[in-house]
Amino acid sequence: MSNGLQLVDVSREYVAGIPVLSGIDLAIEPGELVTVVGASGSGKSTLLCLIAGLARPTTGQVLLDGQEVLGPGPDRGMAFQTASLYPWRSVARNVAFGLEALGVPRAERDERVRWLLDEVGLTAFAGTLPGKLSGGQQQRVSIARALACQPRVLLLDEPFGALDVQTKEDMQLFIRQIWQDVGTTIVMVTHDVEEAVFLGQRVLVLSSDPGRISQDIPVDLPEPRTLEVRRSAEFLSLRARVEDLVRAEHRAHQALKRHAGSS
Ligand SMILES: Nc1ncnc2c1ncn2[C@@H]1O[C@H](COP(=O)(O)OP(=O)(O)OP(=O)(O)O)[C@@H](O)[C@H]1O
Repeated sequence: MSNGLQLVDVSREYVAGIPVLSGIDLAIEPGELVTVVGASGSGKSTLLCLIAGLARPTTGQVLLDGQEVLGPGPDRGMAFQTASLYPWRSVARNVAFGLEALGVPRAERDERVRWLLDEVGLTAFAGTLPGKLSGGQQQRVSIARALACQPRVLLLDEPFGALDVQTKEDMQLFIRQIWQDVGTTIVMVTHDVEEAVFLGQRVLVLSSDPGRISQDIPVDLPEPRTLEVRRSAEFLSLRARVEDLVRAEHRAHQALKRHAGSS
């Protein structure tokens, strides 16, 4: 039985006969940090939903540690662009939500919430309601909540898309720190190629119509990833390469749409 995440010849249709994703074969080792980029509509969120078990593949299989994914489960945590916190629950009780649902004893729950709030730098806000937090702080709570049940995989769908540039940069460093401390596998979708190359150990580029993995690019940049790494010639060249690939996929997609519209 192989460990990690595997997608075997996965396709997904929302409308019969029109695949959004097709022929996806992917293996992610435990503890890897993989980022996913691609043109809008290429199926990035659909890919995450299939791994999360929020949608089932039309054909093929998603496997986690050799077990087929048949629905959502505590072994996969997810955070989205909008933090989607429970506004009536304090920060600590938002983080505790999944643990309560699993019936984790109070003492263990409190201990884990304490550790997570410390990890995300929000100990002082444990009793605060989410509405009183900044966007970046809300995202930290959302990620802490997703990590509370100690998932084997953390799925992030454009988690920093709505944040200002400076907060986004802080959050990128934060994700790298979390990943090093917790050691979980991370699969993160982003529109931002710079972010994908800075964070990922591998960058997957999706093509469109149907979405396929057109490139699987190892990111061989020095660790730890610091802001200096971001200014290195190596980084800039890799970023340009991935940008060109995404641009080419986007143009091909637009040309296909024009062709379909004119025929
Ligand atoms: N629930 C759904 N029902 C029908 N079609 C859907 C559904 N979810 C997504 N789609 C379609 O599937 C395609 C891929 O959508 P998806 O959101 O996975 O792409 P994406 O790459 O994440 O896009 P974006 O970058 O714009 O967020 C799109 O054409 C979208 O309209």
